[in-house]
Amino acid sequence: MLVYDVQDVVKYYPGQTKAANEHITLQIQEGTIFGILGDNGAGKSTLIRQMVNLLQSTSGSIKFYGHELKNNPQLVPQLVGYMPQRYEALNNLTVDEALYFTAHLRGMTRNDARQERERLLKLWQIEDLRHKYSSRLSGGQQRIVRLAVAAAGRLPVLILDEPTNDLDPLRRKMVWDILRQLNADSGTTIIFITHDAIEAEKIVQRIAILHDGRLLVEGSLSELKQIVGKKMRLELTFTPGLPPTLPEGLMPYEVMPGRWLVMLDWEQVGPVLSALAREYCDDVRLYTATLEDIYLHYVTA
Ligand SMILES: Nc1ncnc2c1ncn2[C@@H]1O[C@H](COP(=O)(O)OP(=O)(O)OP(=O)(O)O)[C@@H](O)[C@H]1O
Repeated sequence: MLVYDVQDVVKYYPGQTKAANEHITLQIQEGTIFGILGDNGAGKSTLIRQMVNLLQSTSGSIKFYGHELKNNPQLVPQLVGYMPQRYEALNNLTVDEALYFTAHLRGMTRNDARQERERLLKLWQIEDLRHKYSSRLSGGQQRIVRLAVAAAGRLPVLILDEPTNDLDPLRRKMVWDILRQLNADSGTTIIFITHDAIEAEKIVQRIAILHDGRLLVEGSLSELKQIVGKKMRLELTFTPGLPPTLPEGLMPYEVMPGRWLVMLDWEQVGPVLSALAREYCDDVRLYTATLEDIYLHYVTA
């Protein structure tokens, strides 16, 4: 079943002559983990806000479970747990209250809502924060609480605007693990925005890449990898200051001092490795193309 059917959507903010996004057409099937990638200002949050009916599109249509969203404003609150970038509404509630009231308002009985609160506190590892006001939490703690609130009441769709921003590596892993599990156990449709292509790759099933308000490509991870071809990603760590010795025509990209990245066709791998000055080469890693490579391929093309 289709959860979202977005057709030719355009958004101009009032007074703006440039569209924040234009001619966006995409479909999201039920049970999918769908990642929206794009650089700053690409139009990701605008699109998400249109999809949760917080912004009216200038033109185009968004159908949600087959119903025109703008004519059925009750659907999103009933079916979508949405986590915006910022959310001041929780500031005057303790974590306990935020979880309990959200679950209760989403239709759980008082008793079920209490159990849901306990389950979420444990699952998201925030039991020690339960009596604190959201406004008194660190940025990362607030994000975890907002994620738990979005998931309260077990709605069938989760829409998350940058779920792992501000989080340390352990908590980022926890978030992706919980989301993957939620999708596997309950078939929850999960739609999220991220800048982090490397992490998104661990969980995402389908991807849309936005740039400058336009949808550059949409597809499954394997479809997009095929478009980048059978390219291999070679990462080299060299003594800083010494660029790697590569056959002519290859342009390595210095990711950070001493760390180089070069995309190769399969047949080039052998000659390139043989030509390397081994005495200056501290590390060599060879991968198939990653989601980050796909992203860079589209956004820098
Ligand atoms: N309220 C607004 N009024 C006018 N222009 C806006 C408004 N909100 C966003 N924009 C513009 O619309 C474009 C898309 O913004 P949007 O926030 O959707 O991008 P984004 O991809 O989510 O960016 P980021 O990754 O930086 O959060 C940008 O050019 C932005 O300046």
